[in-house]
Amino acid sequence: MAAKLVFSRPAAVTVSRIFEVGIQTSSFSSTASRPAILFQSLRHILTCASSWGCNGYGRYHPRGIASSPDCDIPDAGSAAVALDTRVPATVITGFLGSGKTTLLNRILTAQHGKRIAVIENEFGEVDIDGSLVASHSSANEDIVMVNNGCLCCTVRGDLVKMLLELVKKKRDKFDHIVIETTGLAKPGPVIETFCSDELVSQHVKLDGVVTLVDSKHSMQHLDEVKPRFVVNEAVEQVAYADRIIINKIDLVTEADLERLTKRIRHINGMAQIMQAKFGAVDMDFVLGVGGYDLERIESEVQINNSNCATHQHDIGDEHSRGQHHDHVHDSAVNSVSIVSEGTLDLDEVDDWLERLIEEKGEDLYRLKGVLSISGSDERYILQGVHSMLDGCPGKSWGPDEKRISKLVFIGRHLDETALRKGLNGCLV
Ligand SMILES: Nc1nc2c(ncn2[C@@H]2O[C@H](COP(=O)(O)OP(=O)(O)OP(=O)(O)O)[C@@H](O)[C@H]2O)c(=O)[nH]1
Repeated sequence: MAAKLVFSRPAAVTVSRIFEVGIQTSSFSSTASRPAILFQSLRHILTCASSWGCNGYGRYHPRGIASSPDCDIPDAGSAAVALDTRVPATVITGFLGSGKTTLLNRILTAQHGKRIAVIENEFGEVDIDGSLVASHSSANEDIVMVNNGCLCCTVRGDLVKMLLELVKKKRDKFDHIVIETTGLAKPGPVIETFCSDELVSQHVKLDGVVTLVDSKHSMQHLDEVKPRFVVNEAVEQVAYADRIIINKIDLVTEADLERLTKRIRHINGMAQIMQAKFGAVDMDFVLGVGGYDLERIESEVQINNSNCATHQHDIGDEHSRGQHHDHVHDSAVNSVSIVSEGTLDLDEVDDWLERLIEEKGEDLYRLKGVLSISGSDERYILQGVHSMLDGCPGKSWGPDEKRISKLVFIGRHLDETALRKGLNGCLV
């Protein structure tokens, strides 16, 4: 079943084994550079999206191009616009030993009715996890690909090739792609692959980032102080997550769990969290998450405001009043939620967001929000990853409904006061 392939690649990365799917990959592209700022003005999105519906990525344009009246997209009546046939992809991340492979094996053996293609990414020449998964994987249609090297740095070009090859040659053989990253991977560049690579975003949509957290050891990794300019991978993995599984709860006490949950919530106030032993969670929690679906943003923002036991940001709380409250732990990466009552001027919001992503795009990991725009009866739904923003009109406001804008940011060195001031400055 397995084909062996030898790649010419940097020293630490030598052999790749590919199961079932043979992909010829010979060159590697470095992904050190960030994509250019891709900003589409809200006014443009509002005008276009209302005529062709929310169907996700592939419509980021530099502001200049965005003023094109025909919106530079397929015509509103075409089936491609109405139906999103892209294959969903889940990224599993988490620190070394946190339980990623254990979860992956559950996904491959559970009865969820989905045929799964797996892209696995490990360091080192001997691919232990790959063999594990292969032996567990009973269904013939499971496709397992293994690639040595770190997806987040040297081989993002390979990820693009693998994804495209999969959809080109095997699209009818699977319903969902799962990518297991190495424990030391930074998820940011992997996520950006789905948003910024035009071909990938045409065929594959990021369903969600699932982060495994080892209850026993993760606190020490999260608290580890890194040298300047060195990223703490454990923190990043939590920050980018749509779903967080606090795993190995059999190894810790309730008090440990509570402390860890608070710490995680401080970093990421958006993600849904679940505790587990040996990655045993409901498959709905990890597959079909729709973490980047604009249609789900509003409920996500609300779910997380109401579910957040340790870091509430409801309207009228200390954050919205601009006061400080006890944070569990000081960290460069954290979540900030801001709410603002009233309606916002579209052009002001446009300018503010454009400035924000120009200045802070690198540090802005995730952004989700619901905005109340002056002159519009509909909510405006927004989401972003670094300098890429996506948005569309949402549900209409009720006649007596209070118009409240709500934005949640996750990022490094976020200035909560400045963010609040920025949003409030857009009020009419
Ligand atoms: N006690 C306990 N052990 C667990 C649990 N989940 C996983 N393990 C064990 O932890 C070890 C590491 O699990 P893996 O699933 O390989 O973790 P991983 O994140 O894929 O590890 P790396 O690939 O090294 O990053 C294995 O021995 C698992 O059986 C759990 O909930 N409780």
